Amino acid sequence: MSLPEPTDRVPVDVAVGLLFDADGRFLLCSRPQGKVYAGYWEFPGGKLEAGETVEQALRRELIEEIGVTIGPVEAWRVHLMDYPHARVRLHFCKVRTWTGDFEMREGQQMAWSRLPVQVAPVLPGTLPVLEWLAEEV
Ligand SMILES: Nc1nc2c([nH]c(=O)n2[C@H]2C[C@H](O)[C@@H](COP(=O)(O)OP(=O)(O)OP(=O)(O)O)O2)c(=O)[nH]1
Repeated sequence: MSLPEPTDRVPVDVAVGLLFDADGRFLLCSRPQGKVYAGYWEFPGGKLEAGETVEQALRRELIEEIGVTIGPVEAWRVHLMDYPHARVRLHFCKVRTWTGDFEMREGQQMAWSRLPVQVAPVLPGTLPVLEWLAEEV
């Protein structure tokens, strides 16, 4: 019996939010202790639960993780990433409005960022996003 190839693994869908403030900065958060890649920087978000759309998952995750209720969600890019721990399908969405005060409910750090970002290390599955953003300006 052979081990499954990485491409045989069923991807886990993940909703990810790029929150932009009025100055065009975007929010990065550090991954909490206890998760894979703890301390790495990423955009806030998380895995879809059964029956959820990307938008529903993103709304739920951002309330749970950073304490804000987001406004309109603009689907932007989808990116497949193979990690040793999982194969993930990342649904990156842009968000420009929200209500509530930021509260890092899992003990994360937050950083309003511009390119080139000043935080490190950045999660491998998040790095391409920084390149796409650089191409947009
Ligand atoms: N939130 C987020 N996840 C990312 C990004 N880039 C990237 O590769 N990922 C990966 C890391 C993880 O394998 C996966 C997200 O899963 P997670 O474990 O953080 O999600 P979750 O909050 O639902 O966690 P849990 O309920 O399982 O504790 O997506 C990103 O920019 N933001």
